[in-house]
Amino acid sequence: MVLEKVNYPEDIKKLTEEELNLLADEIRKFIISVVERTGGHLASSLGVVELTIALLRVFSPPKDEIVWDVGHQSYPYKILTGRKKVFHTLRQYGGISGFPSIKESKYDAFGTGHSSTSISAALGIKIGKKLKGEEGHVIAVIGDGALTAGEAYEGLNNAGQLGEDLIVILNDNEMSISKNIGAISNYLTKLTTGESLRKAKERLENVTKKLFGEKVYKGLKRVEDLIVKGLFPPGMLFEELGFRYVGPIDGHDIPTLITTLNNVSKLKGPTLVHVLTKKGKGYAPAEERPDKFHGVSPKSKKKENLPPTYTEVFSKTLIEIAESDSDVVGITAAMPSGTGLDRFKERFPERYFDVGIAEQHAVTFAAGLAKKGLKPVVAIYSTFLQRAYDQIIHDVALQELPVIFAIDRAGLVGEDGATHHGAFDLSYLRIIPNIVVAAPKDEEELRHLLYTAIYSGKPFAVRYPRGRGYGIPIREPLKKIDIGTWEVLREGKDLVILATGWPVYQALKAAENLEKIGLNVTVVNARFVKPLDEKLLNQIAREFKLIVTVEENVVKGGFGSAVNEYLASWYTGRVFNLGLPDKFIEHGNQNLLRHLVGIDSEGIEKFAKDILTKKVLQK
Ligand SMILES: Cc1ncc(C[n+]2csc(CCOP(=O)(O)OP(=O)(O)O)c2C)c(N)n1
Ligand SMILES: CC(=O)[C@@H](O)[C@H](O)COP(=O)(O)O
Ligand SMILES: [Mg+2]
Repeated sequence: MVLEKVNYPEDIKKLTEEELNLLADEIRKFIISVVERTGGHLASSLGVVELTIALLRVFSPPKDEIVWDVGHQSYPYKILTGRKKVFHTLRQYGGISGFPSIKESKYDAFGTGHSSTSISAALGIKIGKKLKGEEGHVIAVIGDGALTAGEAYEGLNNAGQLGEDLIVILNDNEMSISKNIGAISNYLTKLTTGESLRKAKERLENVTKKLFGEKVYKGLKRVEDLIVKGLFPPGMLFEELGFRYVGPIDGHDIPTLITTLNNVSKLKGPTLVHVLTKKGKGYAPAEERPDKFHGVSPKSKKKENLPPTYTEVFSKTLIEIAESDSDVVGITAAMPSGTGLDRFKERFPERYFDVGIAEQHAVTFAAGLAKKGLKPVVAIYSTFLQRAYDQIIHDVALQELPVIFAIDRAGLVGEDGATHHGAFDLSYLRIIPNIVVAAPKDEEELRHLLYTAIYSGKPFAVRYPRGRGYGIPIREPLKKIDIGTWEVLREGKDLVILATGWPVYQALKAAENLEKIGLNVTVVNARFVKPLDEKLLNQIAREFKLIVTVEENVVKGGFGSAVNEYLASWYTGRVFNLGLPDKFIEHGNQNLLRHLVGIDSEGIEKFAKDILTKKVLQK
């Protein structure tokens, strides 16, 4: 077993070429055996085994720094950089992460999990090494899917301009999670099939024959090759961005990879190496279905009659609504299967848009659709929506365009960990004026909230958790829920729990147990985080001394903060908050605007005086 004698990159440098190939097979088998038990990202990691071996043969982390884009494909790298013995703890609580993490290992140059950050980070590390006088190469490994995101171009653009010795390896397997999409993907395919060159040569041949006849044409053959290669150099896009383009090369041929990387390591300036790989390589089921084997759950015996996932309920409900409303359109940022929009695409291909890993574009694209009277539903993970924050504010809420955000994976997602938990959306959304923010207590209420959202005519976010619902029978026809109304689920005089989203049923269960020891608790389904149900909240504040809020979101700025803000001023009478109101402030003289919102000296003085002279009545 070659893997037995390999723990660190330096061990790889001692192996023979034959041992390198044996090592690749052993790593594949090891990854499959562990991921079967732990779950994880299988196909992407299988696709970069040879590339990882070649990288560690040529380069020497941590002196040379390798930044993996997304990082879901870093399992071979982790195994070969000191984590072989703990790899079996992959994604388990207390075990190693499924993504690179600077806290986990000195070999992990940069933490990733969200896509398309590698070039920016690698360039920053490169410039940082230069300014600190540190030696060492910096390499970004980015996939063709990740190359559909804007940040990748921001990095390429700046790197091309700075001209530093940066190596970008484009791992092109023609797959994102699903088949890769977009003009960039088509361009890469042309590069790998030489289509652009072939077409250019055909055009030139025809012109030459017509103009000079067959005889002269033959004489020009040699010149033609030079001209065509000159006019249409492969990788022109990258060359124009200041990168030397190398490739495409076979990403599973270890000797070629090593030779190429060795040569590239001696080149000056930014270089992009285009590597062709097969996602799922070496494991037939994953090669057949790289989309299905992108992320796999731990192998377990199939259970029957499980409740549907929130994703499935969302998908079915959207289709049900779209059946009778041709204005409903679905948008995903490269996550058709994860969001359930793949089923919507099957039913309404002309109303389905996969924009690639481009969340910012997805949101503003949806705003444009809404401007034209469509009902766009952006289906997106909470954590990835973070990338489009300005677009939500600037393009959707400020213009009050009725874009619907179907926010999946809201709350704790489990094994994907900190980079993927939907921990912040209640906080980052509720502070935006003009937007409604809702969270269903179960899958049945998700249906009605989605329906309410689509017909609200407002910017509206409905957030729901990863995983299965409670198996609530879905019988009721779709109905609108009055926006800003909560639901009292049980009454008790001792304390009130205001719960939103997944914790609602947990609060009910807790209340039932508390009743057994004589404590009576009211439980409220606070399904709207914005706007709050102020009528009910006033009543609760009058009738209860003790209020507990619970949410699957950070408390800071979340639902609980909203309740605190509302109650603090009027019911504790201790803290009063002056600041910008919950609306967009129009243009005007800066100091006039400050006066109008009451944060200048006059405003502060008046408010303080009113409080002190009890002019401001507590509700
Ligand atoms: C900002 C962001 N959006 C979406 C995702 C979800 N995601 C994870 S991997 C992936 C596809 C990446 O494709 P590629 O870069 O080609 O890597 P491959 O899996 O093909 O190796 C996507 C969309 C993400 N991690 N980050
Ligand atoms: C690596 C990545 O970002 C995605 O593959 C993500 O892990 C998918 O999450 P779900 O498994 O919740 O769909
Ligand atoms: Mg890919």
